[in-house]
Formats: sequence, structure tokens, C-alpha cells
Amino acid sequence: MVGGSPLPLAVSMGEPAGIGTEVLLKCYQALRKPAAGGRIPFFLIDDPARVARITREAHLDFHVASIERPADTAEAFAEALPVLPLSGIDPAPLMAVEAGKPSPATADAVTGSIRRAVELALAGEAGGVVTLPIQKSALQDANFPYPGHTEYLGALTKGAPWPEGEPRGPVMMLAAGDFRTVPVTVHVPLRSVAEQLGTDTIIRIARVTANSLRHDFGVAHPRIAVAGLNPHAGEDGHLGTEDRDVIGPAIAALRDAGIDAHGPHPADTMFHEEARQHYDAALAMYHDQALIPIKTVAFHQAVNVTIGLPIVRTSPDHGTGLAIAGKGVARPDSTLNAILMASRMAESRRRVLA
Ligand SMILES: NC(=O)C1=CN([C@@H]2O[C@H](COP(=O)(O)OP(=O)(O)OC[C@H]3O[C@@H](n4cnc5c(N)ncnc54)[C@H](O)[C@@H]3O)[C@@H](O)[C@H]2O)C=CC1
Ligand SMILES: NCC(=O)COP(=O)(O)O
Repeated sequence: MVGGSPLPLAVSMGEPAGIGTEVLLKCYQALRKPAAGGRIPFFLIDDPARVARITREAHLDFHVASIERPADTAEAFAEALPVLPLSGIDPAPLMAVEAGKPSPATADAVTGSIRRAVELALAGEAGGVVTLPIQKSALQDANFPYPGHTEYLGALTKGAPWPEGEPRGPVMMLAAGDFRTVPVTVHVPLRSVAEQLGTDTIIRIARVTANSLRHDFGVAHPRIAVAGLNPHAGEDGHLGTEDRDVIGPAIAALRDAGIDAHGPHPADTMFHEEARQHYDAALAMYHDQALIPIKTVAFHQAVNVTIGLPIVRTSPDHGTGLAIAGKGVARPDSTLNAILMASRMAESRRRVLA
């Protein structure tokens, strides 16, 4: 808190050839006027000249303010979108970006923006981090060694203090209202999933999820439904053994530890509306098992949250939308929800720590 106001959220720039900047400008337009709950100030970490040019070209009725530090956000926010310049980055490749055409030449700016946002959150100058989508292939073409934000955020925050004995993330969660899904394995090829699933990993991720439901989402008695890996959750070992030999023992251990976990459930029948009434989060065994149901039901509402980190981090659930970049048609709803969720999580953590 600064003088009774919440700390501003730091927004990382994401892929400059994608829809990220456009949706953030739309979010600023929606959030610059104080709502009933007050204003939620945020600043973007990017090249102010680039953002100003996009704002002008879109004929928006506001300006961009280049700020020197996060603490300048509150004063600037009512009149202009605050942008904190990227230090030590050549702006030329950013100014040369064409919508829909990502290039490894901007990778330093994209990853530098994420790194700076995390540093500011760890230093207590930002209340949390909202990341705009990155084009993972473009970063990897520039030798970025992480498959996504989730893993990069884990590395950037590894040295930050964490409560003794508590399980630590990073863990991916997709959340739309009370519908939450958590993949146990994240950015791994499908053929490697079974070998990467371990009883201890499932236990750790379920514990991180239960803690986050309590502390970040205000769920006093979290209920966790655990999916099987195989069709029909393995059909008693006739359709695969991981459900019985790896996932089942994790659920038993979680229940022994007092966590309300149940399953393994056949994944094809655990996401319909009635089934969802029986849990606060569904633990899925791989990326698409978790993301297909929630993106199908709530593509424009859902938020991607990294739980189990010493900082708050949210993101829209969608990607860079290259095919619609520069056309002015991208919907801001998911990013708007990501900003609102980051603000609520930061507030919830402040209350837990108080
Ligand atoms: N948090 C992040 O950084 C994320 C990054 N990605 C990355 O984004 C890139 C593209 O991924 P895709 O699978 O193509 O997913 P995508 O979400 O970019 O696009 C999927 C479809 O949804 C539409 N769409 C996406 N966002 C929209 C919006 N705000 N309004 C209206 N329509 C929208 C697109 O036009 C497309 O038809 C990949 O490199 C992927 O790794 C994907 C998800 C999250
Ligand atoms: N499909 C969601 C996704 O891959 C986002 O990953 P991350 O960049 O948040 O780790």
C-alpha cells in the first residue's frame, strides 16, 4: 500500500506483434474511470513511443505517460496510460514490428519486460504482475530457455522467501468464476506426460492448489477433484495403470493429510455443469485436459493464474491472436478479468499477512 492506496499492478508487454497492446489499451479505457470499488491502477512496461503510436493510430481519446517509477502510476492514471520504459533495450526492433509477424529480434524486450515486472513485485513496488501473451515460438527461436511464463516465473522467484514447510509452485491454474482447473504437467509433449506424472508431484500440486484456494480465493474448505489419466480412469487397470498406481495413492495421501481430494475421476464426465458443483478446483493430468473444458465454457472470461508463487501473477487465458492482430477486433474481457483478479488476489494476500 502507498498512502492507503493499493500498489499498482505491473503489466508486461507480451508479444508486440500480437493483440496484447490492443487489449490492454481497451482495458485502460474501461478502468481509467473509478468504479464502485475504486480505481485499479496499473502500468505497462514497454517502449512509451511505440505504445503512444498505437494509441494515436487507434484514435483513442487518451494519451500515454512515460513514468520514471511505479509510484508515479497513481497520479498519471486518470489522464494517461502509464508506461514504464524498458531500460537497456534498443527500441528500434520494437518500432519496426508489423502486426501478426513476430520476430526473435524483440525477444529481449519481451522477456526483459516480464523480468522487470517480477523484480518490481518482489521489491514491493508493484502489487502483482499481469502478463500479456507471448509468442513462445519466437522467444524460443531467440534461445529463451523456458517453455512459458509459468516456468520462467518459477525461476525468477526461486530465491524469494517462502513459508517453511509449505509446498511451492509455480502451478498453472485457469479460473473463470468458481470453475478452476489445474494441469499437473504443463508444457510437455503428450508422449512424455505419463512418465512425468508422479505421486509426489500430484500431492505437491494439490497442496499448492488447496493453499491458494484458501489464501487467494477465500475458499475456507477447498474440495479438489482429481482426474484420471486414461479413458474411464483406467477401467480398474484394464485401460492403463497410472490411475490406480500413481494417482490413486496421491489422493489417499492427500486425504490422510486432511485435504478434501477425491477421484481419480474419468475426465470426460467431470467438467459438466452438475459435476462442477462438487469441487472448487479440478486437477487435470495434462495441459489440454485442463484447458479445453474451461476455454470451451468460458474462453473470454477465463484467467490464467500462476499459484504458489511469492508474487501475484495473472494473465488472459488466450494467446497472441496473430491472425486478428492490428484489426481492432480483439476482445479485452479476459485481460480485464486478469487485472481484476490480480487486484483481488493482492488484497486477499494483504489480509492474510495482516
Ligand atoms: N499466457 C501466454 O503467454 C499465452 C501464450 N499463448 C501463445 O499464443 C500463441 C498463439 O496461440 P493460439 O493457440 O493460436 O491461441 P490464441 O488464443 O492466440 O488464438 C486462438 C483463437 O482465439 C482467437 N482469439 C484469441 N484471443 C482473442 C481475443 N482477445 N478476442 C477475440 N478472439 C481472440 C484467435 O483469433 C484464434 O482464433 C502461441 O505462441 C501460444 O504459445 C497461448 C496462450 C497463453
Ligand atoms: N495455454 C496457456 C499457456 O500455455 C500459458 O502459459 P504461460 O505462458 O502462462 O506459462
